[in-house]
Order: sequence, then structure tokens, then C-alpha cells
Amino acid sequence: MTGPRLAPRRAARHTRAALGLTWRAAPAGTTADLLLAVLAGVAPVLVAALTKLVLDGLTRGRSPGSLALLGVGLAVAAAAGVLLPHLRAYVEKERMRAVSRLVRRRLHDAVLRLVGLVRLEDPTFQDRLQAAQQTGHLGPTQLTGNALGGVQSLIALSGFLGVLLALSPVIGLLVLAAALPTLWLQLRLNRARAAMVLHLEHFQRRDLFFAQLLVGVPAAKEVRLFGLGRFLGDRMLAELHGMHAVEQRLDRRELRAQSLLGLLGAVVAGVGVVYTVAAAAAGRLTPGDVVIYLAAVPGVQGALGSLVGQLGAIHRALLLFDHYDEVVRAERDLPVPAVARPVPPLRRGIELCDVWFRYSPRHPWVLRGVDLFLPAGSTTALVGLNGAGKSTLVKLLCRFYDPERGAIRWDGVDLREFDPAALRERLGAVFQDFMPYDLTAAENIAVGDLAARDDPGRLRAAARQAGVDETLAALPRGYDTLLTRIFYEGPDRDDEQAGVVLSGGQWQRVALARGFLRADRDLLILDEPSSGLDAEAEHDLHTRLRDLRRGRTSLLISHRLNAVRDADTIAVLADGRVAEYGRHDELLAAGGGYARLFTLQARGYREDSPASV
Ligand SMILES: Nc1ncnc2c1ncn2[C@@H]1O[C@H](COP(=O)(O)OP(=O)(O)OP(=O)(O)O)[C@@H](O)[C@H]1O
Repeated sequence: MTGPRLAPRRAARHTRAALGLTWRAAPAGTTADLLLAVLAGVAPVLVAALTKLVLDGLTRGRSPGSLALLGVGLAVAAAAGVLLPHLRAYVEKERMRAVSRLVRRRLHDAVLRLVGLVRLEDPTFQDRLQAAQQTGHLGPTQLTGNALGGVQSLIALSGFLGVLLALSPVIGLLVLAAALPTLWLQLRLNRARAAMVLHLEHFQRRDLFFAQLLVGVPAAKEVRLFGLGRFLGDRMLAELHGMHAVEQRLDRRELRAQSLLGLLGAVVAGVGVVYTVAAAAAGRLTPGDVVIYLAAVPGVQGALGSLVGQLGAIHRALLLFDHYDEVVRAERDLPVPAVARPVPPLRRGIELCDVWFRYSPRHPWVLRGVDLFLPAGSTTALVGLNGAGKSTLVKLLCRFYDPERGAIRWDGVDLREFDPAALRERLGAVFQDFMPYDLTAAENIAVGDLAARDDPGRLRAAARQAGVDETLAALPRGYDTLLTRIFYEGPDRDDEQAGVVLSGGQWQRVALARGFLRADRDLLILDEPSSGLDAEAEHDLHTRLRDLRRGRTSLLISHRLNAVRDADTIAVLADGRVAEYGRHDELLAAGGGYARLFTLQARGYREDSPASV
């Protein structure tokens, strides 16, 4: 694994951005850390220098007063040397927390800027996003931490190197030269480590996926009933093995290289020791010189090693920062006009003109020239077989994607001319794959319109319309009951009643209540709103929806053709196009696909003929 390279200009940009982030997140902590780093760099050199002075003072008979002063200085410098790393570690952790909050917020803002779904469904982008989430804060923190550590090492290095060069320029230069291969190797290893992060991300995401299936509630029933435990566990372990194999290869490479370099350092140090002791024996050096020499060789090697490590870590931090940078700089996935047109209230209707769509060039066409008009103030029903593209059409209406060819027009204006957020403000929707949130019942309805969050009256009215008010009011804590058994809130840890699990149909009604909160919007989209409801509830719901839809623009999708028969118009989607269009009785009379499906379903309800669908 050779690893990615970072062009100098890009590295410089990342450095500025990462340092800027750190400064904005923790200005006081960063200043304090800089001061501490300088002190921490000076302390060991001071200890060595004072030790030499004390020793030489002792052998040369300096006054007890000045020796005592040197002793106090030595004690203070040594104490500082012990305390400063702990202080720095604390300041660094504080800074890391502040940076990670800021980075998380910026990543979150960047993801929210992706107004569509295209990029979120791209596995490569997901890998980057996960890597950015996990390591985004490490870039700035490590960069700053190592830069400050570098300052500390540089001060210590200059001090010790000055001493060494003064005593023996040859040994000084030898020690310095021995560090060069370490620097080169460290940079190579760092590149490989950074490449590994992205490489591992894919393994990690899949590992997490299998682990969650194994321990999570959503898949628990199927895992147990179908006996999937061993199968999923093996898949999870295979991912883990893959991940560990990659890590192990790099660790072994690192072990070989570090051992060789360690040996080289020891040989250089050994030569230095022999030389100094011989020189002292010959009277060319004092005992103090020997002591400072013995401190300086490991001091230089240690400081050089740290410096090299810090440079490497800075390099790695910059490479890691690349993931964060890519995500926060990601272009919008859908074009948003610089000056968007305001979205007017719908007067005439929404027109799909020759709409072609596929999820990506690698995917087949889903829609192949759909022409459809959704007149304002009336209900259009959309029916079709599984996979016909009904939900896809809904996603295009919400502008989660743009058509590849053709256009969707809102009172004649192409949806692409609007700000997607402004467009969505005018839409209400109940999705087929709605989201059950692990939040309270009230919050689960309020997500439909957060403005209603503090308005229990509106929430209850919506729940009443969806036929779920009584159920929610009867929960242990009424609307404040958590609709989950996975989380608890603070004091609820031991309360068995803290969270509840709703039935599928009850959840469906909660999702409907969200939709009812937005019932006053210009277009109401109902994608299979009654799936999961019992027959009585379904009948009741469709009666309510009929009343609600009256005079409003709505798009109703349902496989239960009895529920769509009274829509103002019905469009049948087949082979990526609108194959049939008209009122229920017109379509029945035409004797096409709709008539066939309706007859099949109707037969299913008659006792004398068994259902075939
Ligand atoms: N995010 C996606 N990426 C790639 N293909 C997708 C995606 N979503 C749906 N598809 C494909 O698009 C086609 C149409 O799916 P869609 O969900 O629109 O059908 P539908 O008519 O709503 O079906 P159903 O009645 O089963 O709900 C299917 O072949 C499906 O596999």
C-alpha cells in the first residue's frame, strides 16, 4: 500500500484550514498550549545544563550558597519537566473536544447542503463521509497538537544539539544523520496509514451493518426465526478479518522498520558514549561534560524522534483532513439557482413533460417519457405494478432527484428554478417507507411540522384525524411516552413503563398524523397511506382522506384499487410511461390493465371465487 499523496498547495490549504478551525474552536486553549510547549521544550535542556553546572561546581569547589541555588533551579526545572506533559495532555483533550464539536457541526451543515439523495446513495461518498465523521476532528487536533509538540521538540533539539556540537561536532552530526532515514520512513508509513483509513472504512461500515443486525431489535425476529445468527456472525467476522489483515500488514512493516532504526540509533549512541568516556579519562572533558553528554545524546535522539514522529503525524493529519475537506467542499448534488424564484401557491397544476429518469447511468431507466398532469384542486391516483416507478415519481416531485430528460413544471415553472427547501415547504407527504423515530409520541408527530412541536392542540388534532389519538393518550406517559424500547431518558433508567413499542398499523397512523399536520400544503402526497391498517381502519381512513382531499391537490398511490376508485383521475404507470389515464369507470370500460387488476382484486373479495392476487 503506497498511499495517497498530497500536493503541496493542497497541503498548505489544509494546514491553514485546520489551524483556523482549531483557533476558532479553542483560542484560549491553543494559546496556553503554545506557552506550555515552549516551557516543556526548555525544561529538559535546563535540567541537563543545571546538572552539569552542579557537578562541575562540586568538583571545582563552588560556594555552598550558589550550589544550593543551582540545586533549587534544578529541582524546579525537573518538576516542570514532570508536570508540563500532564498539563499539555489536559489542554489538548479540551481542545480536541471543542474541535470535534465544531467539525461535527460543519460536517452536518455540509450534509444538509446536499438537498437531494444522489450523493448520499453513492457508496464512495458514504465511505468518505464516515471517514470524515470519525477522523475529521483528528486532522485539526493532531495538526495543532503535533505542531506545538514540534515547537517543544525543536527547542529541546536545538538545546541538546548545541551542547553536542560544542563537545564533538562529529558525534553531533552523526546523531543528526542517523535521524534522516527515520524521517523518510515515517513519511512513507504515514501515507500508508492514511490510505488505510479509507480502505478500512468500507470494511468498517459493513462490519457495523452486520453487528447491528446481530444485536439490534429491527432484525431480531428474522435473525432468530430464520436462524441467521451464524450466517451473519460469519459475515461480520469476515469483514473484521479483512480489516485486521490490512492493519497487520502495515503493523509488521512498521515493526521491521522501527526495529532497524532503533538499532541504528543505539549504535550511534554507543559510539558517542565510548568516545566521551575515553575523552574524560584523557582529561579533555570534565565529569560534568560526560553527564551532559550522556543526557544530550538520548535528548537529541528523543527530540529528533519526536520531531520526525510529529512531522509524520502532521502529514497523516493533513491526509485525514482531506476526507473532511472533500465532504465540506462537496458541490451541491442538485443545481440550486443563485436567485431562486419564489414558489407561488399552486393555481393550475403540476405537469410532468416527457420525464425520463434512472438512478444513475449504471442503472436502468425507471421512467421513460412520463407525461402527466396533476390538476390543482383535484386528486390524481397513481397505480401500477411493483417496481413500476410510482415512488420514484414521488421522489422527483419532491425534487430529491432531477429528471435526466424532460421537466416537471409547477404552474408552468420548472421545479429546477425553485429553491428545493421552498418547494418542499409547499408539500405534504406520507411516504411508503416512513421513518419511525426513537422519540416521544408527540415528537414523532411533530417531525411532520416542527412549528407544531409546542402546540399539543395541533398534534392531538392531527393524531385524531389519523385515528391514533386514543392510543397515544392511553400510553403510560401519554404523548410524552418514548416510542422505543432502545433508549431511555435520564431518570427513566429503571422504569419499565418508560418506552413502548407500537404495532405496525399504529405506526402507520402516526406517520399519517405527520401528513395531516401538513394537510394545508399545496400538494399532498400519500404513498400507500393505508398499508398495514385493518379493514375497518382503512375504510375509515379513506373516508377521512376523501374529505380532506376535497378541493385540494393530492397524489394518491395505492395498490388497493378500491381506495383509488373515487379519485378524480387515475394514471396507470407501466413500462416507465403512463399507459392508461382517466376516471375509474372510463378505465374499467376501456378493459385495459387497470380493469384487469381491479377485476382480480374484486374477485378476491367475493366468497365464491378464490382470490388470485
Ligand atoms: N435508490 C435507488 N437506487 C437505484 N434503484 C432504485 C432506487 N429506488 C428504487 N429503485 C429502482 O427503481 C424501480 C422503481 O422503484 P419504485 O420504488 O419507484 O417502484 P414502485 O412503483 O413504487 O414499486 P412498489 O409498488 O413496489 O412500491 C425499481 O426497479 C427499483 O429497484
